[in-house]
Amino acid sequence: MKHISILGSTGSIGTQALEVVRDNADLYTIDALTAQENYKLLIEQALEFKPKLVVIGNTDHFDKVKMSLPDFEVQTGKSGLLNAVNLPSTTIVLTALVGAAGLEPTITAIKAGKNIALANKETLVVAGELIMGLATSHNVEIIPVDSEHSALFQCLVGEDYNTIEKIYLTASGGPFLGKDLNYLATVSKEQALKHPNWAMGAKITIDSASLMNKGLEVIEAKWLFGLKPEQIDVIVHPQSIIHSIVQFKDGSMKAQMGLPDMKLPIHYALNYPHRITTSFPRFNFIDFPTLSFLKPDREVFANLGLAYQAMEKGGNMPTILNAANEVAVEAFLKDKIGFLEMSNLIKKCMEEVEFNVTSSIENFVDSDKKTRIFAEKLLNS
Ligand SMILES: NC(=O)C1=CN([C@@H]2O[C@H](COP(=O)(O)OP(=O)(O)OC[C@H]3O[C@@H](n4cnc5c(N)ncnc54)[C@H](OP(=O)(O)O)[C@@H]3O)[C@@H](O)[C@H]2O)C=CC1
Ligand SMILES: CC(=O)[C@@H](O)[C@H](O)COP(=O)(O)O
Ligand SMILES: [Mn+2]
Repeated sequence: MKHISILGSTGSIGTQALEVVRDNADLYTIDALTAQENYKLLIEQALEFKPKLVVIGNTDHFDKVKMSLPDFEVQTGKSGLLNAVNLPSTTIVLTALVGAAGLEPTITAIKAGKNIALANKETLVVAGELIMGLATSHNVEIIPVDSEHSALFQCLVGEDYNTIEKIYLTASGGPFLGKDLNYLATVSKEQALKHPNWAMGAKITIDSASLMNKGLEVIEAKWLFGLKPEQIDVIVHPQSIIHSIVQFKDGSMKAQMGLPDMKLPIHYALNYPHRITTSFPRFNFIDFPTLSFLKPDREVFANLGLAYQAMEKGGNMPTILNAANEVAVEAFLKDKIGFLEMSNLIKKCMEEVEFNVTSSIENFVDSDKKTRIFAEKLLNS
């Protein structure tokens, strides 16, 4: 029986993870559930899955949650989140919360010896070296949930990572595939929120539309698989059937494919190293007579290039990239800036926020904070 703590249980990944748990009650039990704002859904989830600990991030909602769940341990704030990854019985923590907020609970979980099913890619973008180092020293597995990285991880089972020549991360291209800069200058958030293949939370959906999601995934892949920047390539594959590809030094290539359904990588991460039977819909070749591939347009989608630059520069540059992007996406979702202004804001932060190479948690937290302050200043000027 796997004892799971889910950080971000009310989100897209969190709710799909709970579907998986609901369908496999003999395999999984829930230790902790956490949410930030959506206390109503959190209460429903707690009543159904009966966790040992329920955490509502926003302290304003604490009384409502506690009153509805008198027989449960309910906590709030950052300390609640850190306690949710630290229960003695928990064997695996699913990090399904969004943004750099995932960093500190992930570090706490690793230090407590918990395996990590990692959906929260921003944690590896912000502090990949630190996280992977901690995982090794605490003998903890980081199992990717992100579909592309789960694909690569699956292709690499039983392989020596030193035999990787390169990897191809597939990108759907998002809702604006093939569009030019003039078109992007006028797009609305409603258009950007219509992902062609995946139903996801708002932040990652905007990232997919701007190709920042692929940029973050390039950095995520670097840390997960110990790759050099030149070993990581992106190929646009609009059908999202091939989830990513490993090319080995002997020229052989392995790909993992299937219908776009996050329940599969969630299930895989929770069960690894085992595979179990599922009833998820199966891929049918006849439904997809054409699988196509294109080069990403880096002129139109500047974010991909910015992410490569940040990865190549190293130090706190990916932290700056990520924080600036979080501010930019939030501003775009609030109609404060246009779609193309997101890349401009990120570029400016990368040019202006102080660069350094210190690989400490304090430095990453400080760089994240400084970038947000600078980005907000730019937005207000
Ligand atoms: N959705 C997908 O298919 C995929 C997602 N991912 C990654 O998984 C992560 C989650 O994505 P997704 O599920 O789409 O996101 P959602 O926005 O749907 O869900 C986010 C969850 O995190 C909680 N949350 C939000 N902000 C905070 C915070 N500051 N502190 C603590 N908890 C917080 C939310 O609570 P509340 O609901 O109460 O606000 C919610 O439970 C992201 O890092 C994303 O990049 C990766 C691959 C695919
Ligand atoms: C489901 C998943 O893993 C997302 O990260 C997905 O990859 C987004 O699609 P894009 O390829 O459009 O970024
Ligand atoms: Mn992905």
